[in-house]
Amino acid sequence: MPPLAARLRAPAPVLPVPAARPAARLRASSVPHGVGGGGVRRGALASEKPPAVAIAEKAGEEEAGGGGAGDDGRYDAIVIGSGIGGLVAATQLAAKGARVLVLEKYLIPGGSSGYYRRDGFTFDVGSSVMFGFSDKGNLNLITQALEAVGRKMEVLPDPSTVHFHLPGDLSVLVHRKYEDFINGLISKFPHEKEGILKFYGICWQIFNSLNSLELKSLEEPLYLFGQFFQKPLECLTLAYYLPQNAGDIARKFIKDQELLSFIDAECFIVSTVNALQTPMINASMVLCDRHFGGINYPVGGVGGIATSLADGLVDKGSEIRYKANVTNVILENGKAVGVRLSNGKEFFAKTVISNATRWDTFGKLLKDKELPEEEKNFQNNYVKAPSFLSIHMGVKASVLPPGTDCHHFVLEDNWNNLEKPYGSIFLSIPTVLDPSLAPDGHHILHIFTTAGIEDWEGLSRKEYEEKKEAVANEIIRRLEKKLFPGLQDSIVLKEVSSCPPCCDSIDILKFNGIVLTATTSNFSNAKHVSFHQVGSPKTHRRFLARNDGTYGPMPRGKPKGLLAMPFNTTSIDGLYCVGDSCFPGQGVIAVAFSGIMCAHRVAADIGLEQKSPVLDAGLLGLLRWLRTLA
Ligand SMILES: NC(=O)c1ccc[n+]([C@@H]2O[C@H](COP(=O)([O-])OP(=O)(O)OC[C@H]3O[C@@H](n4cnc5c(N)ncnc54)[C@H](O)[C@@H]3O)[C@@H](O)[C@H]2O)c1
Ligand SMILES: CC(C)=CCC/C(C)=C/C=C/C(C)=C/C=C/C(C)=C/C=C/C=C(C)/C=C/C=C(C)/C=C/C=C(\C)CCC=C(C)C
Repeated sequence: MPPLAARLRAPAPVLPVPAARPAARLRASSVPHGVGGGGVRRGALASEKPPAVAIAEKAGEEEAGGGGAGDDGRYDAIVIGSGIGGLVAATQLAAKGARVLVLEKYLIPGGSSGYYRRDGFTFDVGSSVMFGFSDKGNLNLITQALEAVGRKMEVLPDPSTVHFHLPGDLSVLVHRKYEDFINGLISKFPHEKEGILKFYGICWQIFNSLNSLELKSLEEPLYLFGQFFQKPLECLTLAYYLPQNAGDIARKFIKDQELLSFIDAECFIVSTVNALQTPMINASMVLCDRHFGGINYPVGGVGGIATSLADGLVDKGSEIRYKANVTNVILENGKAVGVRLSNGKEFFAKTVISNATRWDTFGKLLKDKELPEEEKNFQNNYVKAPSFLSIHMGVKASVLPPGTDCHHFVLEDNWNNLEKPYGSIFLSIPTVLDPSLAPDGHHILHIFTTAGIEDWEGLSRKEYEEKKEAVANEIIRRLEKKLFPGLQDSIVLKEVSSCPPCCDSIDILKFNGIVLTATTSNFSNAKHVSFHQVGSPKTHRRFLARNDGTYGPMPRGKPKGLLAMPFNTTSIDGLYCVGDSCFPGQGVIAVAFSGIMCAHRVAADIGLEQKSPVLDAGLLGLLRWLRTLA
């Protein structure tokens, strides 16, 4: 491995703008001064710190950073994809002494937790609501993952998690302090005081049980039995609630339909389904961690988490390569032994970990192999959740009233629209917490709403562009009506341009004083870059390499809690999955847990952790059987 100092750093991913579009840049003269900005020191991203990218082997080939394979030319593990799930698995393994190679299709790490910058704005690609990022307890998995590779990020405590704006003018602010939240909720539903306390009380019971455990692989019997021995009550509590859903438990104590709908909305924002379909353990995790550790935003933006993990991985002697599009998992006598890239290059390892979704892993990377029974079972139980339509904007700070909260969830008139495409609106304004993400006098608005890919297929370029524009305008209009009068008026100029011939979906929307998101338009060779103000499900499919742009798996019907959710091992020897199509599902902290579990199981299998083959066979068989009951 070359000495650290000698490694080249990739350019910071401020994506270049094609020369033909200078007008789209935000001109300094159009930026008012004096509002926002300046108060917080710039964090990992804003300080121009690039991700751990090094040596570009040859122009047009993947870029690499970090160490190398063992003497036999093999790595201990190859990780396909550098989403938070993949990076946590990789860094945990590297911290245990494994030689890991991460192969990422895109230019920077992070997947849906990535970022991009444009003219002084730093945009989070996905959610800005960060669980698991506190300095206490056992569930601060993001903090722990960074610590494992010697990284720590400065965070800004969010005084609230989300402000709900719901039908019937029901407005609920989820304060950081539990008492403030619960008293506020009780004041809206005084007749349900007892039920509210009981439901959220059970959430705490589950959360406290989770928080008392050392979290490692539930597929590793020595650890699991050890935890049962040390914390029998807590483990039994978790085992009891594992097959249950939040909506059923809420209904035991609560009768008020509007309150039950509120609990649906509480679950929907983290699971994209209602409470009856949301596993109780997952609901408890998020409904309590937001008060226990609180929601904390990393200074400089969410993208700093992935870049810090990638840097830490390289420091531990492992390697990450970008623009490395894995097209096949190589099998030898039924065992996964390596991967092949789109450029034909092959890499070999003792184990292969896929951070692509299970649909992509088994449908694309192993396309010649018949779908294993276990995966059929998964696909019978889970479908792809819809994708998102997302809008990133920079706005004049004066558009927001003073004291505006950071995160909002808007469902205007009708509870029945909760789960419908475009029915509800998610809004994050991370500059409320970290003004360094935007030029002085500006805020970032990241708006998103659920949208299915089917709605966006089969359109001509013109129809597609018009549809994106129309849908975005309508969402902005709804937000203007509900929250921010004048939002639409601040958009004084809008232009839509067509894209270079190599791109299939490129719009430039130019707003005067507002603005702009940028995305590479051809990320496999990164030749062209353009503005994308609106990301459709097709955009997410393309740039996040997620089947149909899905947000993650969601239960086909009413699940038995988490019982059917597969862990990390697969029916293919040597192949593991990590990320949101593994236990416990969607969410940055959830995929971080999946990464921790995966690394533990892989470490045991390659001899870096204790293992018992006899107990392994028993437990893995039992878990497989349990999944078939779901
Ligand atoms: N939309 C949001 O609001 C948002 C934002 C941030 C995070 N999240 C959460 O993050 C979760 C996803 O995290 P994750 O870790 O499972 O995955 P991810 O989708 O974030 O990352 C997967 C990574 O794998 C790469 N990849 C996929 N196929 C590849 C291939 N064949 N070759 C090389 N690279 C490949 C992708 O480019 C991507 O970087 C979601 O469930 C979601 O809850 C959501
Ligand atoms: C083995 C067996 C079978 C049994 C035994 C028993 C036991 C011991 C058990 C145990 C268990 C455990 C440990 C578990 C764990 C779990 C966990 C950790 C979980 C977690 C979860 C999490 C989650 C789900 C999360 C999620 C989140 C999310 C999704 C978020 C999102 C966000 C967003 C979207 C934002 C919103 C925004 C606005 C509103 C603006």
